[in-house]
Amino acid sequence: MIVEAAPQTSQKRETILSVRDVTVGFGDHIVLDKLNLDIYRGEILGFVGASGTGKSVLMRTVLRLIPRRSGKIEMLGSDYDAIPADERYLLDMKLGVLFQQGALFSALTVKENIQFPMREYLDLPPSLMDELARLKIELVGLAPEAADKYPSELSGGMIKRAALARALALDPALVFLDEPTSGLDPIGAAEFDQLIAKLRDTLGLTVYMVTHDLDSLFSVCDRIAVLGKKRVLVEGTIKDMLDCPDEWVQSYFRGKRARSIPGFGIERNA
Ligand SMILES: Nc1ncnc2c1ncn2[C@@H]1O[C@H](COP(=O)(O)OP(=O)(O)OP(=O)(O)O)[C@@H](O)[C@H]1O
Repeated sequence: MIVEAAPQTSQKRETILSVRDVTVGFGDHIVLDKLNLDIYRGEILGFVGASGTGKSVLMRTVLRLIPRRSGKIEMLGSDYDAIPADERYLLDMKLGVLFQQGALFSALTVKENIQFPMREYLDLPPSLMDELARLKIELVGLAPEAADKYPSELSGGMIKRAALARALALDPALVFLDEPTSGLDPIGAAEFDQLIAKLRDTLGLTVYMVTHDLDSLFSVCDRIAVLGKKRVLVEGTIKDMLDCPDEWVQSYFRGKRARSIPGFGIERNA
C-alpha cells in the first residue's frame, strides 16, 4: 500500500539534523569521509547503502556512541559539543532510538521498558508514568494487556512496537530507527510502515530510518539518502534515485525486487 508522503516544500523546510564534513574511522579504516547530510523537520528520511558502507556507523556517530575524527553535527539547531551539560541533557530528551532487534530490557515488562527513559529523565509520580505508558502503548497499536508482558512473551512485531513506544516515551522530535522492519513478515512490515507514517502525520515526528526494505522506501519515505564511497552518494525522492546513474543505485532501485513493488515507477514527490 502506498501511504502518501507529507508535503515538503523547499521554502518551509527546517533543518533538524545537519551533518557537515564528518569523518569517522577505526584505526586505518576510514568508514565515512567528509560526509554531509541534512534532515528536515517532519520528514521520514530512508537511509540505504550496500552492506558495510557505514549506515550504522553514521547513525551511531550522530548519536555520539562513536567519536568522529572531524566535522560538525548540529541537532535541533544546537552543536552538541558547544553547549553546556544541562542543555545536552535537554537535547538528549528530544531524541528517540529504536535499535535493531528492538533491544528491550528482557527483565522488564513492556510498561517498565517504556517508563525506563521517563525514570532517567523525568521526575513524575508513578500514577502519571502509568498513564503515559498506557498512552504510548495505545499510540503504537498494542493491546493494553501488552503492558505487563515481558519481551519473551511478545511476537517480533509486538517487540518492534514496544521498542517504538519506548523510543517515543519522552515525546522526541527526532527518532532514529535501525532497520525497523527487519525480521517482520511483509504484512507486519507494511503495518509498521503505516504506523511510522501516521506518527509523522499526527505528531509531526521526524524519522531517520536505516533500512534495506524497498517497500518502506517506496511507501513511506519522503526522501532517501544513499550511502556509498564513504559519503552520501545521492539524496532525494524516489524519482531522483531512479534518475541517478550510479551503478549500485540503479541496480537497487531498478532491480527485480524493486520492480515487483506495487506502485513502482510512480513519480512521488517529483
Ligand atoms: N566498532 C568498530 N570497530 C571497527 N570497525 C567497525 C566498528 N563498527 C563498524 N566497523 C566497520 O565499519 C564499516 C561499516 O559498518 P556498518 O555496520 O556501519 O555498516 P552498515 O552499512 O550498517 O552495514 P549493514 O547494512 O550490513 O548493517 C564496516 O567495515 C565495519 O566492519
